[in-house]
Amino acid sequence: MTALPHGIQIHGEFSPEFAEILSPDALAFVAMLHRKFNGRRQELLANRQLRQAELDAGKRPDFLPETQAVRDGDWRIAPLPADLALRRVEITGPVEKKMIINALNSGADSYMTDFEDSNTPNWLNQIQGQINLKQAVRRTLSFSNEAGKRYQLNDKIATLLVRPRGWHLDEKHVTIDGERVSGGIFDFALFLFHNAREQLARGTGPYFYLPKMESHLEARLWNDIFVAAQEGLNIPRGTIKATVLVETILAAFEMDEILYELREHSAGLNAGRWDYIFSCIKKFKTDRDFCLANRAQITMTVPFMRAYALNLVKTCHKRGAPAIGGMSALIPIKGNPEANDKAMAAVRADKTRDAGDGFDGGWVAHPGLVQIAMEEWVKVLGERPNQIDKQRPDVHTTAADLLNFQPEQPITAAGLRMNIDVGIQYLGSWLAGNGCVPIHNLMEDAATAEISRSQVWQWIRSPKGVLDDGSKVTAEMVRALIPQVLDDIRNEHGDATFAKVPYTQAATIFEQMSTSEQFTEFLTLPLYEKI
Ligand SMILES: CC(=O)SCCNC(=O)CCNC(=O)[C@H](O)C(C)(C)COP(=O)(O)OP(=O)(O)OC[C@H]1O[C@@H](n2cnc3c(N)ncnc32)[C@H](O)[C@@H]1OP(=O)(O)O
Ligand SMILES: O=CC(=O)O
Ligand SMILES: [Mg+2]
Repeated sequence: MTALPHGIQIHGEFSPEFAEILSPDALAFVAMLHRKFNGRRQELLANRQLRQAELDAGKRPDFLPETQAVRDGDWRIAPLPADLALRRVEITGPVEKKMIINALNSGADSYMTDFEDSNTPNWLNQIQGQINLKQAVRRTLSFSNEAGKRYQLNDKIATLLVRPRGWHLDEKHVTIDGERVSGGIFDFALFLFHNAREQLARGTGPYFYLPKMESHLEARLWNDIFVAAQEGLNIPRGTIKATVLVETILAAFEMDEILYELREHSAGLNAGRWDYIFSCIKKFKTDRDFCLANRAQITMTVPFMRAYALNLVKTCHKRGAPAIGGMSALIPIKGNPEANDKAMAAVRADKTRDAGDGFDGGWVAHPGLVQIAMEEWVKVLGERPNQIDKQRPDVHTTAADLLNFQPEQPITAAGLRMNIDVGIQYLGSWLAGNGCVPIHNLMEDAATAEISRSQVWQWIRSPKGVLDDGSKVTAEMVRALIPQVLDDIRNEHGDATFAKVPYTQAATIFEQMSTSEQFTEFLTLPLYEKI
């Protein structure tokens, strides 16, 4: 085995194939970024706790007085490369071989490949994902399934964007000077190291999506990492482009500031609706006045979600930046044409609304949705690549609009049971290595599952956590439902699958997470220690 650079240790499989990704030079590059920036990451994570303590004490977020000049200033992000000007439909999905090929061939303009919400970050998935992407960039990625069906890339493929993990996650299989490396720095640095030059030679570039940030200072950290990484690889400053997911309530108060921090490297903002809802629950979970209705009622048209989406379009377009819409969780339904038609009509309505509001494109979860979404953007854009020139002077979003958390009702027994069911099924699947699954005909990933499990925690504690039949949601009620839900899951999937997927372990973790006094910051944090 080749000697590792000083201070670096690998605590996972290190096959010859893996060693190509984890080469001494690539690891030295990761280590350079880690040593320079991990201290700041830790400070920013500590800052999240301080802000949470302020919210717990009753403080409400507002637009920051100290950045008023940024909001009032007349500035725009740097010009976009041509292949980021056209993003009508973006498909997303985990970094798995077949999915990557299907997504790149799907007819979508762009494809966000995902080390984050839709991916279990086990060592195999992370490193095999990097191998797959390296081959995809070089157009050599191919695959044959068990039936002999061959998968390979078409001549025309979607523009690739990569989503590394968020600031809260570590990569425990690599330590540097005895410290776990940041998952986000690890994913970003390995991808950039192996692919940036090749992408530039092929007329595209290293493009990223940045998840779950809570402040413009977190965006500043990414920007500083980009500058150091470009210097380290001797590629021009501004080559990297990144779209930030506005998917926390605190980031919604700092959208201008986030674009400003990243203005040399920005490719706009995305309305990451699922984590956004989760963030609202997490940030206000102890507020006795806060309590959201059943998950299914929290749609993009409820007041606080509408305010967030419209303000995102307005902010982006003022700064010459693309505004990308989020994802409907509906996916094609097999074997039930009527239900499928309904689901497809709802996806279409979601895209019609976003395109009409001014979004320049939107996400889809499945190749079967690309055409529907594309039709809705083409109706609005015609031959134009985007509608960044569409300003929204009519939108005036206040802090009160962003914090207008309605509806509070209904909360029902079926809604509670569904949250428990989704929570257990998703945790089981995640532990088994699959971070994105269809559950009851909806796409479920880490963000959607976070809503389910945090609602259960909050309904138990909130005085408003009362079912429409008048009964208070309690820990005992949840504990009593869990074995019933496990039975439902066994009946739905059959004994063989039930024996293979760790649903029982998931149920124990779910019970612990939803009934313990302490709120688990992210469900992936304790789960990661178990894989
Ligand atoms: C909140 C957020 O962060 S949203 C972003 C993260 N979430 C995502 O990216 C969702 C990704 N989507 C998925 O993983 C999948 O669509 C699932 C798990 C929801 C459903 O997948 P499946 O059960 O395999 O769906 P289905 O059987 O209908 O798939 C049909 C074909 O489409 C492919 N496919 C489905 N979704 C995708 C996708 N997102 N990208 C590429 N290919 C896909 C399947 O691999 C399958 O290919 P095949 O016919 O060659 O075998
Ligand atoms: O990442 C997207 C989201 O909705 O969460
Ligand atoms: Mg998300």
